Amino acid sequence: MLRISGLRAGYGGGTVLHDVSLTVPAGTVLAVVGRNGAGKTTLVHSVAGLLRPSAGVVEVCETVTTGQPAHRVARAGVGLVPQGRRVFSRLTVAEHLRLAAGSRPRGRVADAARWTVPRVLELLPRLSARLTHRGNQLSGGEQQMLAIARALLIQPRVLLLDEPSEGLAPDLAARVRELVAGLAAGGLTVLLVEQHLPHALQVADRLAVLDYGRVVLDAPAARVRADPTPVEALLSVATPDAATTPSPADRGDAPDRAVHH
Ligand SMILES: Nc1ncnc2c1ncn2[C@@H]1O[C@H](COP(=O)(O)OP(=O)(O)OP(=O)(O)O)[C@@H](O)[C@H]1O
Repeated sequence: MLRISGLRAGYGGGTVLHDVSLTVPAGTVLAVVGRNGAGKTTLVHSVAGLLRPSAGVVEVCETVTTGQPAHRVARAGVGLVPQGRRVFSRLTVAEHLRLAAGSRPRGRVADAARWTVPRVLELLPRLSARLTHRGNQLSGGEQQMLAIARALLIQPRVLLLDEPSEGLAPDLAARVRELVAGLAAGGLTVLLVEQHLPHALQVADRLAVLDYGRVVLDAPAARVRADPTPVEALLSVATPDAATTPSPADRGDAPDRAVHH
């Protein structure tokens, strides 16, 4: 399980996340949605240890990881599938997998439950045919599968995925959502950042909306599926172009009103 309490984080003295509290029980998917710049990646980086929060607590299965560097957070069981995949262009698929498998923490995961390279390739068969290809020779979908494989090989208890469908063809994006749902069904705790509300709702057990760094809605996905209108209003889905997103001054206190509609 992942518990985030009162998290505050930002850059260079400026605050982006304000008092963010979210809980993700084991075996469930929390989808985090929000407009461009709402703070979704900042949240993921704060949990993953890539950004040091200025206040609050992050707990991974009862272990407090707040403020620890990324390698320690990974060792505590947090796998990250970063925005933009971040695979190494010069390394082959096999080299990526070997590196990730070599850095896996020992002793925490029972052998039967351990992610090994063969088990990961069974889950992601597309990668098997690409083992000798370098990162820059892979399609976007293959890079995404590799990023997921790499995260699984650190034996995560919590998996963070930052817009894994970004830039993928619809069938591949659907495959990624299927994978995420399957991993949660297998017991993983999943925090999924997703831009597209209908896609988030397909896979989420719970949905949180971030707006200007605050959680303005945190609800069971089933409830949002039954009436997505307030969340659509919060996300301004009719104006996907960031340039048309209203400024805080234009919006007044719209997020709170929208939540309670
Ligand atoms: N390294 C950084 N230094 C300074 N400000 C940053 C940095 N990274 C992000 N920000 C700012 O923090 C705010 C939140 O950005 P963040 O990337 O977390 O949003 P996001 O919700 O993930 O957006 P997107 O949907 O566009 O990925 C934005 O105003 C952004 O400009």
